Amino acid sequence: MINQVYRLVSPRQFEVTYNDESLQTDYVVVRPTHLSICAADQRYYTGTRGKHAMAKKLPMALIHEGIGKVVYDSKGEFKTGTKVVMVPNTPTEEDDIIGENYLRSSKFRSSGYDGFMQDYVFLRRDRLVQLPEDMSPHVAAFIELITITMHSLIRFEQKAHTRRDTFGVWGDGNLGFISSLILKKRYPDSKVYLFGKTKYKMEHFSFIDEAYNIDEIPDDLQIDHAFECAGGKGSQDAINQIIDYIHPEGSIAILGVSEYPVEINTRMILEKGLTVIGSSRSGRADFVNTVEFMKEIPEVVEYLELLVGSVHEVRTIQDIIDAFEKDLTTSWGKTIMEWKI
Ligand SMILES: NC(=O)C1=CN([C@@H]2O[C@H](COP(=O)(O)OP(=O)(O)OC[C@H]3O[C@@H](n4cnc5c(N)ncnc54)[C@H](OP(=O)(O)O)[C@@H]3O)[C@@H](O)[C@H]2O)C=CC1
Ligand SMILES: O=C(CO)[C@H](O)[C@H](O)COP(=O)(O)O
Ligand SMILES: [Zn+2]
Repeated sequence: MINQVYRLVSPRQFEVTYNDESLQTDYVVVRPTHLSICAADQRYYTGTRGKHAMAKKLPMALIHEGIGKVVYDSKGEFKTGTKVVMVPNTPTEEDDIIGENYLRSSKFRSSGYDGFMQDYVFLRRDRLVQLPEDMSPHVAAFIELITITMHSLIRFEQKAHTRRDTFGVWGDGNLGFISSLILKKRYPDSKVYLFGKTKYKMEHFSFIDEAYNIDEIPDDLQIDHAFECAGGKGSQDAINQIIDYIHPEGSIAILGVSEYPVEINTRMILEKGLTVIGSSRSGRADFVNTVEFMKEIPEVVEYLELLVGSVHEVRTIQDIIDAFEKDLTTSWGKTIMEWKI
Protein backbone atom coordinates (compact mmCIF):
# COMPACT_ATOMS: atom_id res chain seq x y z
CA MET A 1 0.00 0.00 0.00
CA ILE A 2 1.05 3.60 -0.51
CA ASN A 3 1.51 5.58 2.71
CA GLN A 4 1.71 9.38 2.79
CA VAL A 5 4.44 10.75 5.06
CA TYR A 6 4.50 14.47 5.92
CA ARG A 7 8.15 15.42 6.20
CA LEU A 8 9.84 18.61 7.28
CA VAL A 9 12.26 19.45 4.47
CA SER A 10 13.57 22.80 5.74
CA PRO A 11 12.51 25.17 8.52
CA ARG A 12 8.74 25.79 8.37
CA GLN A 13 8.36 23.73 5.17
CA PHE A 14 6.68 20.34 4.89
CA GLU A 15 6.37 18.06 1.86
CA VAL A 16 4.41 14.86 1.29
CA THR A 17 6.32 11.75 0.30
CA TYR A 18 4.79 8.46 -0.77
CA ASN A 19 6.17 5.27 0.76
CA ASP A 20 5.34 1.84 -0.56
CA GLU A 21 4.68 -0.37 2.49
CA SER A 22 3.97 -4.09 2.60
CA LEU A 23 1.21 -5.50 4.79
CA GLN A 24 2.85 -8.95 4.70
CA THR A 25 5.11 -8.16 7.65
CA ASP A 26 4.99 -8.46 11.41
CA TYR A 27 4.36 -4.72 11.78
CA VAL A 28 1.13 -3.46 13.32
CA VAL A 29 -0.43 -0.64 11.32
CA VAL A 30 -1.77 2.31 13.32
CA ARG A 31 -3.78 5.27 12.14
CA PRO A 32 -2.67 8.25 14.30
CA THR A 33 -5.61 10.12 15.86
CA HIS A 34 -4.07 12.65 18.26
CA LEU A 35 -0.53 14.04 18.06
CA SER A 36 1.20 16.46 20.39
CA ILE A 37 4.06 18.87 19.70
CA CYS A 38 7.27 18.56 21.76
CA ALA A 39 9.89 21.29 22.28
CA ALA A 40 12.27 19.03 20.29
CA ASP A 41 9.93 19.15 17.25
CA GLN A 42 9.85 22.93 17.51
CA ARG A 43 13.65 23.09 17.38
CA TYR A 44 13.52 21.29 14.00
CA TYR A 45 10.48 23.23 12.74
CA THR A 46 12.07 26.60 13.49
CA GLY A 47 15.56 25.49 12.44
CA THR A 48 17.07 26.24 15.87
CA ARG A 49 18.30 22.66 16.25
CA GLY A 50 21.67 23.61 14.78
CA LYS A 51 22.93 23.48 11.20
CA HIS A 52 24.70 20.15 11.53
CA ALA A 53 21.71 18.27 12.98
CA MET A 54 19.30 19.89 10.49
CA ALA A 55 21.46 18.83 7.55
CA LYS A 56 21.91 15.32 8.93
CA LYS A 57 18.34 14.56 10.00
CA LEU A 58 16.05 16.29 7.47
CA PRO A 59 13.89 15.46 5.54
CA MET A 60 12.03 13.79 8.38
CA ALA A 61 8.46 13.43 9.67
CA LEU A 62 8.17 15.19 13.03
CA ILE A 63 6.28 14.22 16.21
CA HIS A 64 7.07 11.53 18.75
CA GLU A 65 4.12 12.09 21.11
CA GLY A 66 0.93 10.47 19.88
CA ILE A 67 -1.85 7.93 20.03
CA GLY A 68 -3.85 6.12 17.41
CA LYS A 69 -6.07 3.18 16.51
CA VAL A 70 -4.93 -0.16 15.18
CA VAL A 71 -6.11 -0.65 11.60
CA TYR A 72 -4.27 -3.86 10.72
CA ASP A 73 -2.41 -6.60 12.56
CA SER A 74 -1.42 -9.59 10.41
CA LYS A 75 -1.32 -11.78 13.56
CA GLY A 76 -4.66 -10.55 14.85
CA GLU A 77 -3.27 -9.90 18.33
CA PHE A 78 -4.46 -6.30 18.30
CA LYS A 79 -8.12 -5.99 17.34
CA THR A 80 -8.95 -3.39 14.70
CA GLY A 81 -9.91 -0.17 16.48
CA THR A 82 -7.80 -0.82 19.61
CA LYS A 83 -6.63 2.51 21.06
CA VAL A 84 -2.89 2.57 21.57
CA VAL A 85 -0.07 4.88 22.54
CA MET A 86 2.92 4.63 20.20
CA VAL A 87 6.47 4.21 21.59
CA PRO A 88 8.85 6.41 19.55
CA ASN A 89 12.05 4.60 20.48
CA THR A 90 12.94 1.51 18.44
CA PRO A 91 15.89 -0.47 19.80
CA THR A 92 17.88 -2.65 17.41
CA GLU A 93 19.79 -4.63 20.06
CA GLU A 94 19.46 -5.65 23.70
CA ASP A 95 21.85 -4.88 26.52
CA ASP A 96 21.82 -6.16 30.12
CA ILE A 97 22.98 -2.84 31.52
CA ILE A 98 22.15 -0.04 29.11
CA GLY A 99 18.50 0.93 28.72
CA GLU A 100 16.90 0.85 25.27
CA ASN A 101 16.69 4.65 25.16
CA TYR A 102 20.42 5.07 25.85
CA LEU A 103 21.71 2.58 23.28
CA ARG A 104 23.37 4.60 20.52
CA SER A 105 22.02 2.10 17.98
CA SER A 106 18.37 2.79 18.85
CA LYS A 107 16.22 4.69 16.39
CA PHE A 108 14.16 7.50 17.85
CA ARG A 109 11.27 8.84 15.80
CA SER A 110 11.42 12.52 14.88
CA SER A 111 15.11 12.58 15.69
CA GLY A 112 16.71 11.18 12.54
CA TYR A 113 13.87 8.75 11.79
CA ASP A 114 10.34 9.48 10.60
CA GLY A 115 7.96 10.44 13.38
CA PHE A 116 4.19 10.01 13.61
CA MET A 117 3.13 12.63 11.00
CA GLN A 118 2.05 9.95 8.53
CA ASP A 119 -1.26 8.56 7.29
CA TYR A 120 -0.33 5.22 8.85
CA VAL A 121 2.49 4.29 11.21
CA PHE A 122 4.04 0.83 10.86
CA LEU A 123 5.23 -0.28 14.28
CA ARG A 124 6.85 -3.34 15.77
CA ARG A 125 4.25 -4.96 18.01
CA ASP A 126 6.24 -4.22 21.17
CA ARG A 127 6.11 -0.50 20.28
CA LEU A 128 2.40 -0.22 21.15
CA VAL A 129 0.73 -0.05 24.53
CA GLN A 130 -3.03 -0.43 24.77
CA LEU A 131 -4.97 2.47 26.28
CA PRO A 132 -8.16 2.35 28.32
CA GLU A 133 -11.18 3.19 26.16
CA ASP A 134 -12.24 6.11 28.33
CA MET A 135 -8.94 7.98 28.73
CA SER A 136 -9.02 11.58 27.48
CA PRO A 137 -7.37 11.45 24.03
CA HIS A 138 -6.04 14.99 24.43
CA VAL A 139 -4.13 13.98 27.55
CA ALA A 140 -3.18 10.56 26.17
CA ALA A 141 -1.65 12.35 23.16
CA PHE A 142 1.23 13.54 25.38
CA ILE A 143 1.77 10.32 27.37
CA GLU A 144 5.27 10.17 25.90
CA LEU A 145 6.15 13.36 27.82
CA ILE A 146 4.73 11.81 31.00
CA THR A 147 6.94 8.75 30.44
CA ILE A 148 9.94 11.10 30.52
CA THR A 149 9.17 11.98 34.13
CA MET A 150 8.34 8.36 35.03
CA HIS A 151 11.63 7.21 33.54
CA SER A 152 13.63 9.89 35.35
CA LEU A 153 11.96 8.93 38.63
CA ILE A 154 13.00 5.32 38.23
CA ARG A 155 16.57 6.42 37.62
CA PHE A 156 16.35 8.78 40.59
CA GLU A 157 15.05 6.00 42.85
CA GLN A 158 17.95 3.73 41.83
CA LYS A 159 20.64 6.34 42.38
CA ALA A 160 19.59 8.87 45.04
CA HIS A 161 19.92 8.57 48.83
CA THR A 162 16.71 7.77 50.69
CA ARG A 163 15.99 11.04 52.53
CA ARG A 164 13.17 12.51 50.47
CA ASP A 165 11.66 15.21 52.69
CA THR A 166 11.82 18.00 50.12
CA PHE A 167 11.93 18.02 46.32
CA GLY A 168 12.57 21.06 44.15
CA VAL A 169 11.35 21.23 40.56
CA TRP A 170 12.81 23.95 38.33
CA GLY A 171 10.68 24.91 35.30
CA ASP A 172 7.10 26.20 35.24
CA GLY A 173 6.20 24.61 31.87
CA ASN A 174 4.93 21.24 30.67
CA LEU A 175 7.64 18.98 32.03
CA GLY A 176 7.81 20.89 35.32
CA PHE A 177 4.04 20.48 35.74
CA ILE A 178 4.13 16.75 35.02
CA SER A 179 7.20 16.16 37.21
CA SER A 180 5.89 18.04 40.24
CA LEU A 181 2.48 16.35 39.89
CA ILE A 182 3.94 12.86 39.75
CA LEU A 183 6.42 13.58 42.55
CA LYS A 184 3.56 14.77 44.78
CA LYS A 185 1.49 11.67 43.98
CA ARG A 186 4.38 9.25 44.48
CA TYR A 187 5.67 10.95 47.63
CA PRO A 188 2.57 12.41 49.31
CA ASP A 189 4.46 12.95 52.59
CA SER A 190 7.30 14.88 50.94
CA LYS A 191 7.24 18.59 50.23
CA VAL A 192 7.36 19.51 46.54
CA TYR A 193 8.50 23.07 45.77
CA LEU A 194 8.25 24.63 42.33
CA PHE A 195 10.78 27.20 41.10
CA GLY A 196 9.57 29.22 38.13
CA LYS A 197 9.52 32.57 36.39
CA THR A 198 5.91 33.44 35.66
CA LYS A 199 3.17 33.88 38.25
CA TYR A 200 0.23 32.92 36.05
CA LYS A 201 1.94 29.71 34.94
CA MET A 202 2.80 28.79 38.54
CA GLU A 203 -0.85 29.28 39.54
CA HIS A 204 -1.70 26.10 37.59
CA PHE A 205 0.38 24.03 40.06
CA SER A 206 -2.32 23.83 42.76
CA PHE A 207 -1.12 20.45 44.08
CA ILE A 208 2.38 21.50 45.20
CA ASP A 209 3.45 22.71 48.64
CA GLU A 210 5.02 26.03 47.60
CA ALA A 211 5.90 27.95 44.45
CA TYR A 212 8.88 30.31 44.39
CA ASN A 213 9.83 32.88 41.80
CA ILE A 214 13.48 32.15 40.94
CA ASP A 215 14.41 35.74 41.82
CA GLU A 216 12.82 35.58 45.27
CA ILE A 217 13.96 32.34 46.85
CA PRO A 218 14.46 32.62 50.64
CA ASP A 219 18.18 32.38 51.54
CA ASP A 220 17.61 29.65 54.11
CA LEU A 221 15.58 27.35 51.86
CA GLN A 222 17.07 23.89 51.28
CA ILE A 223 15.95 20.84 49.35
CA ASP A 224 17.02 17.19 49.40
CA HIS A 225 16.80 16.53 45.65
CA ALA A 226 15.96 18.46 42.49
CA PHE A 227 14.51 17.99 39.02
CA GLU A 228 15.62 20.43 36.34
CA CYS A 229 12.83 20.83 33.76
CA ALA A 230 13.71 24.25 32.31
CA GLY A 231 15.89 23.39 29.33
CA GLY A 232 17.29 25.78 26.74
CA LYS A 233 19.10 28.88 27.92
CA GLY A 234 17.34 28.61 31.29
CA SER A 235 18.97 25.32 32.19
CA GLN A 236 22.31 26.91 33.12
CA ASP A 237 20.74 29.26 35.71
CA ALA A 238 18.43 26.52 36.91
CA ILE A 239 21.20 23.98 37.48
CA ASN A 240 23.43 26.53 39.23
CA GLN A 241 20.56 27.64 41.46
CA ILE A 242 19.83 24.01 42.32
CA ILE A 243 23.49 23.54 43.28
CA ASP A 244 23.16 26.55 45.61
CA TYR A 245 19.98 25.38 47.36
CA ILE A 246 20.44 21.61 47.52
CA HIS A 247 21.63 19.80 50.67
CA PRO A 248 25.00 18.01 50.45
CA GLU A 249 24.82 14.56 48.87
CA GLY A 250 21.55 15.38 47.12
CA SER A 251 20.71 14.29 43.59
CA ILE A 252 19.95 16.52 40.63
CA ALA A 253 17.97 14.98 37.78
CA ILE A 254 18.62 16.96 34.62
CA LEU A 255 15.81 16.66 32.06
CA GLY A 256 15.90 19.95 30.15
CA VAL A 257 17.59 19.81 26.75
CA SER A 258 19.95 22.61 25.81
CA GLU A 259 21.23 23.25 22.31
CA TYR A 260 24.54 24.57 23.65
CA PRO A 261 26.87 23.31 26.39
CA VAL A 262 26.06 25.01 29.70
CA GLU A 263 28.53 26.20 32.35
CA ILE A 264 27.83 24.71 35.74
CA ASN A 265 29.45 25.16 39.13
CA THR A 266 31.42 21.91 39.27
CA ARG A 267 33.39 23.11 42.34
CA MET A 268 30.22 23.02 44.45
CA ILE A 269 29.08 19.73 42.89
CA LEU A 270 32.34 18.33 44.23
CA GLU A 271 32.25 20.11 47.60
CA LYS A 272 28.66 19.05 48.26
CA GLY A 273 29.18 15.52 46.89
CA LEU A 274 26.18 15.86 44.59
CA THR A 275 24.92 13.21 42.18
CA VAL A 276 23.90 14.49 38.76
CA ILE A 277 21.55 12.16 36.88
CA GLY A 278 21.03 12.82 33.18
CA SER A 279 17.78 11.47 31.82
CA SER A 280 16.63 11.34 28.22
CA ARG A 281 13.70 9.76 26.41
CA SER A 282 12.04 6.54 27.60
CA GLY A 283 11.36 2.94 26.65
CA ARG A 284 8.48 0.49 26.47
CA ALA A 285 8.51 -0.28 30.21
CA ASP A 286 8.06 3.42 30.99
CA PHE A 287 4.98 3.54 28.75
CA VAL A 288 3.49 0.48 30.44
CA ASN A 289 4.18 1.97 33.91
CA THR A 290 2.78 5.36 32.91
CA VAL A 291 -0.46 3.99 31.50
CA GLU A 292 -0.91 1.86 34.65
CA PHE A 293 -0.19 4.88 36.88
CA MET A 294 -2.78 6.96 34.99
CA LYS A 295 -5.35 4.16 35.26
CA GLU A 296 -4.73 3.74 39.00
CA ILE A 297 -4.92 7.46 39.84
CA PRO A 298 -7.60 9.06 37.62
CA GLU A 299 -7.06 12.34 39.48
CA VAL A 300 -3.70 12.59 37.72
CA VAL A 301 -5.46 12.62 34.34
CA GLU A 302 -7.82 15.34 35.62
CA TYR A 303 -4.87 17.53 36.61
CA LEU A 304 -3.16 16.83 33.29
CA GLU A 305 -6.22 18.16 31.44
CA LEU A 306 -4.96 21.56 32.57
CA LEU A 307 -1.97 21.07 30.30
CA VAL A 308 -4.09 20.83 27.14
CA GLY A 309 -3.24 24.23 25.70
CA SER A 310 -4.80 24.27 22.24
CA VAL A 311 -6.41 21.67 20.00
CA HIS A 312 -6.20 21.84 16.19
CA GLU A 313 -7.99 19.79 13.57
CA VAL A 314 -5.39 18.91 10.94
CA ARG A 315 -6.64 18.16 7.44
CA THR A 316 -3.99 19.89 5.31
CA ILE A 317 -0.30 20.78 5.41
CA GLN A 318 -1.32 24.38 6.10
CA ASP A 319 -3.15 23.13 9.22
CA ILE A 320 0.10 21.51 10.39
CA ILE A 321 1.93 24.82 9.92
CA ASP A 322 -0.85 26.69 11.73
CA ALA A 323 -0.60 24.28 14.69
CA PHE A 324 3.18 24.68 14.95
CA GLU A 325 2.93 28.48 14.66
CA LYS A 326 0.19 28.63 17.30
CA ASP A 327 2.31 26.47 19.59
CA LEU A 328 5.15 28.99 19.31
CA THR A 329 2.93 31.82 20.49
CA THR A 330 1.24 29.88 23.30
CA SER A 331 2.96 30.31 26.63
CA TRP A 332 1.06 27.61 28.55
CA GLY A 333 0.34 23.98 27.77
CA LYS A 334 0.63 21.44 25.03
CA THR A 335 -0.56 21.83 21.44
CA ILE A 336 -2.60 18.85 20.27
CA MET A 337 -3.32 17.98 16.64
CA GLU A 338 -6.45 15.96 15.88
CA TRP A 339 -4.99 14.06 12.93
CA LYS A 340 -7.61 14.01 10.18
CA ILE A 341 -5.35 14.51 7.18
N1 LIG B 1 14.93 14.67 28.78
C1 LIG B 1 13.99 14.39 27.90
O1 LIG B 1 13.86 13.26 27.42
C2 LIG B 1 13.06 15.45 27.48
C3 LIG B 1 13.40 16.75 27.63
N2 LIG B 1 12.56 17.73 27.24
C4 LIG B 1 13.07 19.09 27.40
O2 LIG B 1 12.60 19.64 28.61
C5 LIG B 1 12.61 21.06 28.49
C6 LIG B 1 11.29 21.62 28.97
O3 LIG B 1 10.25 21.21 28.11
P1 LIG B 1 8.78 21.81 28.29
O4 LIG B 1 8.39 21.75 29.71
O5 LIG B 1 7.91 21.21 27.27
O6 LIG B 1 9.07 23.34 27.90
P2 LIG B 1 8.37 24.64 28.46
O7 LIG B 1 8.85 25.78 27.66
O8 LIG B 1 6.90 24.39 28.59
O9 LIG B 1 8.94 24.76 29.96
C7 LIG B 1 10.14 25.31 30.36
C8 LIG B 1 9.78 26.31 31.45
O10 LIG B 1 10.94 26.60 32.22
C9 LIG B 1 10.94 28.01 32.46
N3 LIG B 1 12.29 28.42 32.81
C10 LIG B 1 13.25 28.96 32.01
N4 LIG B 1 14.37 29.21 32.73
C11 LIG B 1 14.10 28.83 34.01
C12 LIG B 1 14.85 28.84 35.21
N5 LIG B 1 16.10 29.30 35.24
N6 LIG B 1 14.28 28.37 36.33
C13 LIG B 1 13.01 27.90 36.32
N7 LIG B 1 12.24 27.87 35.21
C14 LIG B 1 12.79 28.32 34.06
C15 LIG B 1 10.41 28.59 31.14
O11 LIG B 1 9.98 29.91 31.30
P3 LIG B 1 10.08 30.94 30.03
O12 LIG B 1 9.37 30.27 28.91
O13 LIG B 1 9.42 32.16 30.54
O14 LIG B 1 11.55 31.11 29.77
C16 LIG B 1 9.27 27.62 30.86
O15 LIG B 1 8.09 28.00 31.54
C17 LIG B 1 12.93 21.36 27.03
O16 LIG B 1 14.30 21.63 26.92
C18 LIG B 1 12.62 20.06 26.34
O17 LIG B 1 13.33 19.89 25.14
C19 LIG B 1 11.32 17.48 26.76
C20 LIG B 1 10.92 16.18 26.59
C21 LIG B 1 11.77 15.09 26.89
O1 LIG C 1 11.96 15.25 23.43
C1 LIG C 1 12.64 14.30 23.66
C2 LIG C 1 12.07 13.02 24.07
O2 LIG C 1 10.72 13.17 24.28
C3 LIG C 1 14.10 14.39 23.53
O3 LIG C 1 14.50 15.54 24.17
C4 LIG C 1 14.42 14.48 22.09
O4 LIG C 1 14.20 13.22 21.53
C5 LIG C 1 15.84 14.93 21.86
O5 LIG C 1 16.12 14.67 20.54
P1 LIG C 1 16.86 15.64 19.58
O6 LIG C 1 18.30 15.29 19.74
O7 LIG C 1 16.36 15.30 18.23
O8 LIG C 1 16.55 17.06 19.99
ZN1 LIG D 1 9.86 15.00 23.31
